[in-house]
Amino acid sequence: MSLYETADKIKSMEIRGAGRIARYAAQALKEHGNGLKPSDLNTFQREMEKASEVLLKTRPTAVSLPNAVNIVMREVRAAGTIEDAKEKLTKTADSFIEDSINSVSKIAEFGSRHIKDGDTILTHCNSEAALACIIKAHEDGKEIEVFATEVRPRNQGLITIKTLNDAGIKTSFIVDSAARYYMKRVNLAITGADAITVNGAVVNKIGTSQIALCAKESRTPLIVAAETYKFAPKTVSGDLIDIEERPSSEVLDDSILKDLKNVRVRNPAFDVTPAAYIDLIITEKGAIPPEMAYTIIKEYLGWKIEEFS
Ligand SMILES: O=P(O)(O)OC[C@H]1O[C@H](OP(=O)(O)O)[C@H](O)[C@@H]1O
Repeated sequence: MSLYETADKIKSMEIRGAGRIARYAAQALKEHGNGLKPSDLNTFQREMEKASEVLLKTRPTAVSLPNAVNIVMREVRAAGTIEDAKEKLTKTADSFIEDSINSVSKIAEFGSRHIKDGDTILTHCNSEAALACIIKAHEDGKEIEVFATEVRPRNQGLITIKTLNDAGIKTSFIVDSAARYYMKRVNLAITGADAITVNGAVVNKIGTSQIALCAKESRTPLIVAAETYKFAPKTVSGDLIDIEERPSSEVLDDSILKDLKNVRVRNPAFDVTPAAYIDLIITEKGAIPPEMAYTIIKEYLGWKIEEFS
């Protein structure tokens, strides 16, 4: 698949989920770079910067995408020859993809420790990291039940219930607005993350913050499962996470909307849940309170402070 095909598929959400987007971006950069026949190193680096821009423009919120691109491009920028650049590009992209997959397994291991026998868990959207924790707990023999939301307008909940069904986990499928109704029966909520800011706020699928609010109201703990590359370095210097607003046609058919002259459809894909609503973030380095987000960005992502701005 060409870099442009990957970019199109990320934009249309055929490739979706913060972790998958990051892995596909790393793979696309690797294949694109190895296919280039540049005359000199500068030309190669310039072409790779252009390719990065194409990927970065696809979806603005999941910080896993710019983090993956930066991890790979740091090596390309630092290379001394074209051969060196291509070698480093291949090595870094491959190791990013491998680390990403291993991180999800580690998160599953750490996250499942927070799931008890008899738990009823609510999950929102379709998060590979969150589902990995739930499936691991089930594989460890814990008797659990899951409530999974529909996730309008893109219905990612359908992917979630299929995965849970195939894993043999008892699941109830509910509309998004039924989350508060069922929260009293739920004793743990687990979601993924698209971005985590320096102050521990979690940006995730629209509706997550409403779920967090009702979880807090009913004293149900909320756990977020997220790899360290979902922490947003630029929030250290005050940048806000850009919340993607997707086309109105995802929510309401254009044929209906065209007659409603005073109506505008709003379709934000994500919302922000403040740290105060989150009990724990499970990363591949271990479980941390959201207040430790800065440490993750500084110690584990390995960005130098100048790269934050
Ligand atoms: O990386 P994993 O845990 O799979 O997913 C993390 C998050 O990415 C998804 O975004 P979208 O559906 O691509 O908009 C969801 O918001 C999900 O919670």
